Amino acid sequence: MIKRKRLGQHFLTSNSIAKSIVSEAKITKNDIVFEIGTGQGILTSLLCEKADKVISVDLDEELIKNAKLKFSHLNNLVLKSGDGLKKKDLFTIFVSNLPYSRSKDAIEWLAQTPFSHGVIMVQKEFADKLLAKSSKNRKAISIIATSAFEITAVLKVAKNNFSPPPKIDSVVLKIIQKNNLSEELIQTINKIFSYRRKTVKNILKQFNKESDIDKRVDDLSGEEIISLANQILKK
Ligand SMILES: C[S@@+](CC[C@H](N)C(=O)[O-])C[C@H]1O[C@@H](n2cnc3c(N)ncnc32)[C@H](O)[C@@H]1O
Repeated sequence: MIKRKRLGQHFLTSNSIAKSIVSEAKITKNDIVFEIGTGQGILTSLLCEKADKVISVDLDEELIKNAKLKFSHLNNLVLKSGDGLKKKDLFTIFVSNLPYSRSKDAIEWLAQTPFSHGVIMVQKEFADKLLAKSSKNRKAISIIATSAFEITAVLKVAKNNFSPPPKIDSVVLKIIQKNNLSEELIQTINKIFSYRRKTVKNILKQFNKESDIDKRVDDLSGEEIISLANQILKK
């Protein structure tokens, strides 16, 4: 039970929602799909029907062992155990019902990884953060996500569609990659948000740089935050 909780093992039980997720991913026979969190494989076999190849990873070795038996007939499926966020496979489409505790890490990893587009399921609160309109509700991850991806919410999924049910409802998001971000840029955006109440002038002072801008982080647009981060990184 502890392992289940830590690994975010809430398995989707609705075949119709699984089909909608896979259909939203617009997979062709030219695509390599990367899935994080095989779980009991509700998405995996559907992905194999559409893609040239599917690479599906789960941190839980037992689930991978079971999936290898269940899907031994699928010759375009590669199952791997381990941390999906540490894998270096090339892919065109990303599909995942993300383990909730790793959602932020997954967005940061995806922002650094070149691919075409993806469909991800996240907790509603996290989706709200990514899509935040007001600067008060914005977090570093909102800036990272919106500068790397065009994001649209495609489906709300109630918690009773999972076993065991999580505490919170989920949202399926479509993400289309616009830009790749460097690890340094991502770290700097996170750092800027740790100085959220300071003015640009005082933030830049922390990095031995000068400015006379008195605006605070909440007064800056997403583009201005990215350019502040680039200014900090400039040698
Ligand atoms: C929310 S469940 C989704 C499972 C399945 N795709 C579904 O829709 O029912 C998340 C899955 O991710 C796995 N997981 C957690 N952390 C992981 C990581 N870092 N890398 C790969 N898989 C991970 C868990 O073991 C779990 O099976």
